[in-house]
Amino acid sequence: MTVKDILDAIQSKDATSADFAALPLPESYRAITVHKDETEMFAGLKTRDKDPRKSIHLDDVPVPELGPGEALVAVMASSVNYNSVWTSIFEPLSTFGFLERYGRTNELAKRHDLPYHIIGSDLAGVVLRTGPGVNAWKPGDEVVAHCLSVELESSDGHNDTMLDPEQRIWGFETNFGGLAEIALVKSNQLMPKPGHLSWEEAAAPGLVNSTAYRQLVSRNGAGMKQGDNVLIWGASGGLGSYATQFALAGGANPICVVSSDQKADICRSMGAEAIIDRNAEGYKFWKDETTQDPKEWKRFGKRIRELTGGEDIDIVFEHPGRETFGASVFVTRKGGTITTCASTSGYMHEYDNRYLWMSLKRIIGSHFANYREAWEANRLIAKGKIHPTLSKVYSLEDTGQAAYDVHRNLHQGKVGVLCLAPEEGLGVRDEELRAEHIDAINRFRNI
Ligand SMILES: C/C=C/C(=O)SCCNC(=O)CCNC(=O)[C@H](O)C(C)(C)COP(=O)(O)OP(=O)(O)OC[C@H]1O[C@@H](n2cnc3c(N)ncnc32)[C@H](O)[C@@H]1OP(=O)(O)O
Ligand SMILES: NC(=O)C1=CN([C@@H]2O[C@H](COP(=O)(O)OP(=O)(O)OC[C@H]3O[C@@H](n4cnc5c(N)ncnc54)[C@H](OP(=O)(O)O)[C@@H]3O)[C@@H](O)[C@H]2O)C=CC1
Repeated sequence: MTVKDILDAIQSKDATSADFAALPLPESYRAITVHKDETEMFAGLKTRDKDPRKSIHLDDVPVPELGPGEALVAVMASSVNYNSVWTSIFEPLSTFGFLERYGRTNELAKRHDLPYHIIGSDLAGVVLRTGPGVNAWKPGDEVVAHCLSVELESSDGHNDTMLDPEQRIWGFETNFGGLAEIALVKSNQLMPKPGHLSWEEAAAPGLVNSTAYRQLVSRNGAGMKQGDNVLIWGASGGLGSYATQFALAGGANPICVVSSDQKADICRSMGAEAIIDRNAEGYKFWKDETTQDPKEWKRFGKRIRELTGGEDIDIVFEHPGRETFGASVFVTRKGGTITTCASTSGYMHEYDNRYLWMSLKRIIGSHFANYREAWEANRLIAKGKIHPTLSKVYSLEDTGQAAYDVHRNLHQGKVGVLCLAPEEGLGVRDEELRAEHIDAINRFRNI
């Protein structure tokens, strides 16, 4: 038995759940990994020079044991998230520490503590096996998986599952991630695959769409409302391309920051009108490595006022971090909100606190999405209200290059990876809904 037999079953039109359940599991499968004995390979290099193509491997690995409440999924497609870039350059720390820590929690979790880390936090595919106690899903179900792994044994996470003390991001802080032919997830991560999308389109939004939903829309994040001026950094990138859609769909006014004409055009084609090309306008918020330039914050704020008819920002959708955070705090209006989920350019932020407290602004930390938020975000994709922003698709063999593109900011929107799917465009079940939204679905393709 090989993964080829699994693929044949998925592609045959008449395989039943019983057929999938009867398929023997293969002994091994191909997976994208980083290796524990290579975590020092980039020591001494600048972040920019750490090359994911050198650290990312395609290995044959054994199928992990299936535990209670879990599912093994045949992965048709996955996508590259920035967390896989972090893993592959071993910054800000090696993810093997997460696997070791998880492995110490209980006997079954020991499976995760291996000398290789199978990475990836998105998937679209087909359920192969479910563990004891799983009733909602069965072999043959077409699914996507969100990346929230929680134990929920502590009451801390019972109102908001992101607050579970054992909260982990699957494929980053756990092993057996989605950039592989088979993945292991907790069954509560599973959600129905949107029928109007191909495998690679369905695999693209998961992580970033859910994150943007919590950070911007949910009451746990900024709680955006109609008419809000929302400053979106990297508005055509992974997170930003969904934040821009949420702002537009929710009646807000996105002020999109991008770094090229091409990216400005993409934002315009999504329906945004207020766009700032940070490259063309040459903002330099830092005079040198340790000194910011408040005059540049002011110039940036003036430009925003030009675009909004004199208004300031209600919500900043932050993730670049150190480079932009001082400016983000400054341009926010009195009583406004800066919501942050990342620090791509550096996590030791500096801002002038007078502009925060005197103007009663708030900074909100946000991370992925709870179970319900991830479900709601997927529901919006399934209904064709929010669309995937897939630009380019790579083969599993070329995942290193895909991660390199994202690391070097050479990509647009989301970058997909075909795992078991032999080609793009497969897996569409609802042609009618697809036809209705085909332009929006293809907006980011091949640019
Ligand atoms: C969905 C996608 C998401 C993304 O892409 S996000 C971007 C990628 N992710 C990242 O860059 C984050 C990577 N993770 C990290 O950098 C680290 O993971 C953290 C900084 C988040 C946490 O670091 P750690 O060292 O794991 O934290 P500790 O183990 O919780 O704390 C260290 C020690 O400090 C003690 N401590 C914690 N809080 C307190 C407190 N309030 N008062 C006193 N001590 C405290 C702990 O107990 C522990 O101690 P003891 O070392 O002895 O075990
Ligand atoms: N906590 C969480 O749950 C999550 C955190 N993240 C984190 O968020 C960050 C962004 O992820 P994602 O959107 O997928 O990544 P992408 O690289 O796809 O997009 C980020 C965009 O930000 C812009 N950008 C990058 N650096 C800077 C800078 N120095 N100044 C201003 N703009 C910048 C770029 O757009 P342009 O060049 O056009 O301006 C880039 O396209 C990563 O660090 C990631 O790890 C992501 C998802 C979830």
